[in-house]
Amino acid sequence: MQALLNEILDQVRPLIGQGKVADYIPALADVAADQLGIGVYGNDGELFTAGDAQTPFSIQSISKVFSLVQAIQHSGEAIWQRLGHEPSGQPFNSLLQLELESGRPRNPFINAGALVISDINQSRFAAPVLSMRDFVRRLSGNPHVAVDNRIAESEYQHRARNAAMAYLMQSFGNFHNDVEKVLRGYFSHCALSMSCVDLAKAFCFLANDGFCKHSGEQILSVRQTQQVNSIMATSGLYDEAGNFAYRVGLPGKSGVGGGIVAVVPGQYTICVWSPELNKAGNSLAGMATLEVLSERIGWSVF
Ligand SMILES: NC(=O)CC[C@H](N)C(=O)O
Repeated sequence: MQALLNEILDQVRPLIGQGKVADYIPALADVAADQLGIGVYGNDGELFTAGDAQTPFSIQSISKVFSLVQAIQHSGEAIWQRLGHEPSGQPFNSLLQLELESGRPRNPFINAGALVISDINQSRFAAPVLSMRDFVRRLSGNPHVAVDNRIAESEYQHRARNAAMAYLMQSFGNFHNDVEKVLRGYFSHCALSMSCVDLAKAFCFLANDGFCKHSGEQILSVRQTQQVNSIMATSGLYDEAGNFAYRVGLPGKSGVGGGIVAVVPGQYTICVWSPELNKAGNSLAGMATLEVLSERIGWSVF
C-alpha cells in the first residue's frame, strides 16, 4: 500500500496547475496550490500516508457529514421532515431549486441542506460549534483540532449567497433560529482545520458499521451508517456525484478546501487533499488520485 500511494501521487502530481484554488472565500485563496497528500486508515488501525498528509487544511463541506451525523444522533428520522436525501444535480450553492421546491433542500450536502441541519443542531445544542469541535476531536483522536477563525470570519463577510438561501428557507417556514447566528455556526464548522490523517481517522466509523474504535464509541447504528454512506454516494460531490461514482465508485465527500474523503465499507477510509479545484468545486488532483487508487485495488462498490 505504501509503495502504491507514493507511486500514485507521483503519477497525478503533473495535474497540479490545471485547477483553481477557491477564492470566493478570500482567506481560502492564501493556501499554497501545489500541495498534495493522502492518508489511508484501515479498520484494523493501520495508517498509510504520502505527500502532505499531516498538513491541516480547511475542511469546508466535509464538515457537513459531521453535522448530519450529530443531527441523526439526536433527532433520527425526524430530520427528513425538513430536507430530502435525493441528489440535486445542481451546484452546491444553487438557489434555483430551493425556490422551486418551496425551501426544502434536496439533501444535507448542498449548502441549503447543511444550513437546515445547522439550524436543527442550533435548536438542540447550547454551543453547537463547541459540540461539533469536541465531537470531531473524539472521532479523529486529535485533541488539537480547531476552528480557523480567520477563515470563518472571511466567509461571514462574504456570506451573501448562503444568507440568501437561509432567509429564503425562513420565508418558507423551514428555518427556526436566528439566521445570522446559524450562519456563523455553519461557517465555523466549515473552517475546522484538519489534515488527511485526522479526516481519514475521523471517518473510520463509516467504514466500520458505525463504530469508532479509537474513541470506543458506537457513533451510529449499522443501518444509519449505511444510510449516511448512501447519501455520500449519491450527493457527496454535488453535481459531480455521478462522475465520482463512475470514476471512483465509493461513498465520498468533498470540500472547497480541496479535501475529499472516501469510504471503503468494511475496510478503509481515505482522505486526499490538493487545493486546486475543478469546475464543480472538487479537488482536481484529489479526484484523479482516488480514481487511480480505487481502480488499482478494485475498491469500487458497484
Ligand atoms: N463546497 C463547499 O465546500 C462549500 C462550503 C463553503 N463553506 C460554503 O458554504 O460555500
